[in-house]
Amino acid sequence: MNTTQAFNGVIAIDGPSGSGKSSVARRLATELGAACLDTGAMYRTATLAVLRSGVHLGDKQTVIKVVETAKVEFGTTPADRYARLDGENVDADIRGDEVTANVSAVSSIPEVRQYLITSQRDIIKAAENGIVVEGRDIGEVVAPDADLKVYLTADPAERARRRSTQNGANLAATAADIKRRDTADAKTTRPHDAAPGAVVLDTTHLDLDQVITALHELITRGGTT
Ligand SMILES: Nc1ncnc2c1ncn2[C@@H]1O[C@H](COP(=O)(O)OP(=O)(O)OP(=O)(O)O)[C@@H](O)[C@H]1O
Ligand SMILES: Nc1ccn([C@H]2C[C@H](O)[C@@H](COP(=O)(O)O)O2)c(=O)n1
Repeated sequence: MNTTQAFNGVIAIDGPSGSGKSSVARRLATELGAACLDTGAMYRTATLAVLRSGVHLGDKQTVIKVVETAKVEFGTTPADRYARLDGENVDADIRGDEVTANVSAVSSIPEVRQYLITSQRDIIKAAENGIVVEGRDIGEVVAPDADLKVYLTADPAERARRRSTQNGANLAATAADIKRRDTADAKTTRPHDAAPGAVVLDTTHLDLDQVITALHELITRGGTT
């Protein structure tokens, strides 16, 4: 394991589904003594709030109202990340099939994005010991002035293999689901492109330790390739 580096800034990690953003962000934040923010969990919790409200997804104005009034909380300590809705821990529910199938529709609504982006910026501003933020639009939209921007990717077959190993799901179905979500998300964000100024890290042939080592080297060098 790497020794903790002195770090007090913002690291933006973007990339497509299953590229390793969450695992990498959590471990890097732990090693840096920083916070970490999973913005996908925020879109997922908003989606769960909408599904639980019973509102039709096509009723955009009501969907927006539900998202803006939902009582949500997000833990940003790497060892204690959580998402809460109305005081209830919803970590498992937000990663279930129903939320996964509907999250791209909710996250495509501009007002929902604007509301959550404002929350994300508030959380980043409040982080006192640095923060690693991961998602799809962090380096380009949420935190374009981040100290280090990384675009984490891996080829689709490898991303599907990792995801199906993680959750035991059928490999072909997992690959199809990843493709479907990347395609849907591409209408809103740019999961297939690096943000301007981002370092591209293709992890297809790297294990988690090697990715973390590469990121520590980037931090030491100030983000240059
Ligand atoms: N470099 C790597 N080598 C091998 N396995 C990895 C690597 N990076 C991540 N993984 C594994 O791949 C799986 C998916 O990773 P993770 O959930 O971090 O991806 P993600 O980009 O956050 O996905 P999503 O956007 O769908 O939430 C996890 O089981 C994780 O442990
Ligand atoms: N910054 C972000 C983060 C996430 N989303 C959307 C797109 C994803 O399909 C969904 C769930 O994210 P995941 O948990 O898979 O990382 O949320 C987004 O639009 N912008």
